[in-house]
Amino acid sequence: MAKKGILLVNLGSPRSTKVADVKEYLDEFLMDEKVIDFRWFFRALLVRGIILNTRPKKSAAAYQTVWTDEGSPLIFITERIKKKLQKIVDVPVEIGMRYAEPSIETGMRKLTEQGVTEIVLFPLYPQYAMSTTETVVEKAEEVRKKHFPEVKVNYIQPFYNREIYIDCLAESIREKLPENFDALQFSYHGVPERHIYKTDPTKTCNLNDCCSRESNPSHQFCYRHQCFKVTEEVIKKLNLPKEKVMVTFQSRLGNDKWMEPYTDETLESLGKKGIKNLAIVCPAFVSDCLETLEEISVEGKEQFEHGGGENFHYIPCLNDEDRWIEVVKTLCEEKLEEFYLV
Ligand SMILES: C=CC1=C(C)c2cc3[nH]c(cc4nc(cc5[nH]c(cc1n2)c(C)c5CCC(=O)O)C(CCC(=O)O)=C4C)c(C)c3C=C
Ligand SMILES: [Fe+2]
Ligand SMILES: [Fe+2]
Repeated sequence: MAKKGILLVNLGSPRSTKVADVKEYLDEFLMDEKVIDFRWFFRALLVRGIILNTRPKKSAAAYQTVWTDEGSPLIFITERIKKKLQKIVDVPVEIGMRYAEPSIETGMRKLTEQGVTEIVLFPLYPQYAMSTTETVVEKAEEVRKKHFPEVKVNYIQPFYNREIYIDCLAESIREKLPENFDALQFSYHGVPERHIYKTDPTKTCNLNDCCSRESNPSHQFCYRHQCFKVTEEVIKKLNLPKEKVMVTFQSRLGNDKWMEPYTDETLESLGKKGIKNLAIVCPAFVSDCLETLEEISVEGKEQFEHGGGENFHYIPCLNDEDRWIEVVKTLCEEKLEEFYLV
């Protein structure tokens, strides 16, 4: 009888905040062709010849501001999700990171050491992107074929449009929204526009109105559409007027054109438009991390205040909230069931 298990996969963090460790992590991350999608030579030229000369020092300083006694928030929060999930499911649960440790290989090994032969792998990203879901699946398949060829892996799909997830996110936001806010900003991690065109199998998305249209075959792989969809469904649940809501994209890197509008520029501009009390949420991340705790909560707050804003209220990610753990359980159990059907 096959034994089943769950592998929760997140992005990963450097092993410490030392510049050398951050450099090693950024090298693995940015040399991934799904993240910087240039041919090897040009990617190496950009990453190793330019970015890694300056970025690690800056990133290490940023990581130092969010690091705790438990280490990287992204890792220890993923650990907490695992521990809580393990209490309510009757199959082994492990974690694996796309970059650095504990790796996907480490997670799969831990599961196989417990006799697991069928793994439900959960990329912890609500929306599909080449630089997230796709690279996780590709890496996991590479690891499986090389080290665990006898193991079957069933992948959980992006869940941006699942009602259980939308309900959960909406409830979480509702609880944390301050009483008086002039606007609620949804800030999603950005991607270069080129990534969206590249992964559109229909070649119809023009990164414009088609992303917000109700039905279009390109939506399955359109990160931009999926961000809009989450926002739209959540504000419906919260009964918020559209005029009070904004969608922006954060964390751009390099000189490419990334999806707009940019979070930082928007934050700088809000005060002048009379938005003095701002609530902001980051639904591309299920766990708080450098990009939310530093880029938004610290830098973003400064940008908002610099532009004349007064009260900046960051709404944390779902992290290890019980209602979110229930959603993780349901999504995993659906995929576990599929093993019985084949
Ligand atoms: C070309 C570069 C990048 C793309 C494309 C990209 C997409 C992308 N990333 C996340 C989630 C996270 N990114 C995080 C950090 C981070 N991201 C990039 C670059 C790209 N991301 C860099 C260089 C870094 C490192 C930090 C820095 O120097 O700014 C993190 C946080 C990790 C942590 O340890 O806390 C997350 C999470 C998504 C969801 C995404 C595409 C949708
Ligand atoms: Fe990123
Ligand atoms: Fe689109």
